[in-house]
Amino acid sequence: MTNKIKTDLLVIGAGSGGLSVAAGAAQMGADVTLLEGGKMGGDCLNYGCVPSKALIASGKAAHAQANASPYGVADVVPQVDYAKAKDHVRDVIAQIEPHDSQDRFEGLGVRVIRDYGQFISDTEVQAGDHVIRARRIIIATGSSPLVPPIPGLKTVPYDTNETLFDLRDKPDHLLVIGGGPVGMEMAQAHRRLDCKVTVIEGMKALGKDDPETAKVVLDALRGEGIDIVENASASEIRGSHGAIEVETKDGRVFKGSHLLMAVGRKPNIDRLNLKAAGIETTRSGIKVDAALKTTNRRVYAIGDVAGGLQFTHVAGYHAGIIIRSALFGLPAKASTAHIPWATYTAPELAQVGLTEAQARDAHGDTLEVVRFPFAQNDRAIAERHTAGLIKVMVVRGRPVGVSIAGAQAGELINLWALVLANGLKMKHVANMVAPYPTIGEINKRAAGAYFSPRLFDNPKVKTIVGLVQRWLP
Ligand SMILES: Cc1cc2nc3c(=O)[nH]c(=O)nc-3n(C[C@H](O)[C@H](O)[C@H](O)COP(=O)(O)OP(=O)(O)OC[C@H]3O[C@@H](n4cnc5c(N)ncnc54)[C@H](O)[C@@H]3O)c2cc1C
Ligand SMILES: NC(=O)c1ccc[n+]([C@@H]2O[C@H](COP(=O)([O-])OP(=O)(O)OC[C@H]3O[C@@H](n4cnc5c(N)ncnc54)[C@H](O)[C@@H]3O)[C@@H](O)[C@H]2O)c1
Repeated sequence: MTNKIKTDLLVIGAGSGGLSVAAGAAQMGADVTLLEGGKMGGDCLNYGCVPSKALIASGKAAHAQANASPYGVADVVPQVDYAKAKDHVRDVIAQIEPHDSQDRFEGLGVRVIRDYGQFISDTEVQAGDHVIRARRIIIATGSSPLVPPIPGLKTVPYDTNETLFDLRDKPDHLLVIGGGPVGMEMAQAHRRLDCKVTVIEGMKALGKDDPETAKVVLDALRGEGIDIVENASASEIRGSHGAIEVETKDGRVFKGSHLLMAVGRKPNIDRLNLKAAGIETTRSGIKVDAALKTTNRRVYAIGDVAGGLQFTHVAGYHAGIIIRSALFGLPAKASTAHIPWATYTAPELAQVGLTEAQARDAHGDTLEVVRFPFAQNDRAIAERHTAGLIKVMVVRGRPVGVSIAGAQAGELINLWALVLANGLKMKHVANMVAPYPTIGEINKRAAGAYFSPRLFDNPKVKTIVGLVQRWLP
């Protein structure tokens, strides 16, 4: 028998975006229904951010043991237990899981239905035996690993981010197809956990980032023994468990024991029957306007399925935008100019706003680029993390983009995310007093690098100082 439900807000998908909408809307008094066909918490908790950062932490622990001698502590060969590293990953997920759980959301007053939803009309969604009619519907169904039709791929065993964290036998030699953030983070974690690793990248590894800062990371990863092959598009795959071969378009063949596919994402739209609701799609996901509304004015799409930047914090940001609009009827537009991202390799790679090339295109000769190297930061020297730099793209005193490669780049970018989000200027960063010795001083030194030539190489300043000194008692 069909169970008919009427609700203010129907959220489809209980991942980063959907959970943020559901929690916010329920706590503000809306009647909220939440559908989840898979695991509560979505990709980020179960197959993405959380397990990847946990495995990176295992790699970091092993790397520290193997590289302690520069600090006066003997190097040891780390005894890596790959299965136990995966236990650590499970345990980290388990610690975070309650926050995203059905229990917690029911406690907040959300009606949680554990089934996949599909549109049956422009205002109704069916999930199992339930037919839900909603005033507003939010599609937050995320994305899945893209598995391209490379000849032979179907015949060999391979992993994606959805299976990798369940793998318990340590790969002897991991082949990674795709040198984006998934590929590079997992390549380094595995290398540090004593696997041979080859990354096969069709174009440029870390190609969405600034090439100068990306190079710092790629050099470091190569220095750790990861073979990163660029301009090498995988065109054929063959072999069997433990003996896999990837052939690239130029005829090179790479051999390994395991294969990780990390060539991007596809939006989760197949199950939704979008046509029934008049919702259009593009190549990258559901078509949305600046307010994240789909072509059905009662339906929004947020997070990965909306086809823009694919990050947990973007899904959370989208949630805030549509809560304003769906609950309060206030105008709200999503923007990308102030959205940061970070890749958690060591050194880390972070970006907010425009890269140098984008800023040059947008601002031409008015652009000034200031740089400051980690090698001149005392804390970085003390900790022997001197590889890296910060670049700030400045137009008439206002930063329009920041690229950082180096230790804690993901933390350092926070300040610039604040600066860009609020239209602050370089003088505001220069006014800040940063505690010594912190890596964060790099941010202030970048502002210093902007003002130094104006102050120190400026004949006017010299004349004024000369005059004032003559008059001072
Ligand atoms: C390996 C990896 C590492 C990552 N690391 C980071 C990181 O460090 N930082 C970062 O910001 N981002 C990271 N990301 C990206 C991040 O995971 C995603 O951007 C984020 O999870 C997107 O949130 P979402 O709400 O759009 O989708 P999801 O979190 O994927 O949630 C969508 C949910 O919808 C459910 N669903 C799908 N279809 C239906 C349906 N028809 N009915 C009901 N439910 C449905 C799914 O089961 C899923 O639970 C990483 C991604 C990967 C793959
Ligand atoms: N730290 C983070 O925030 C983090 C970490 C992981 C993932 N993510 C998110 O997940 C998204 C997906 O990551 P991803 O790394 O899977 O995708 P991606 O699109 O960023 O990178 C995929 C790479 O695969 C390459 N490629 C495609 N087909 C190929 C082929 N046949 N042979 C060789 N190379 C090929 C592409 O040139 C590209 O460089 C990211 O864009 C990001 O939004 C974020």
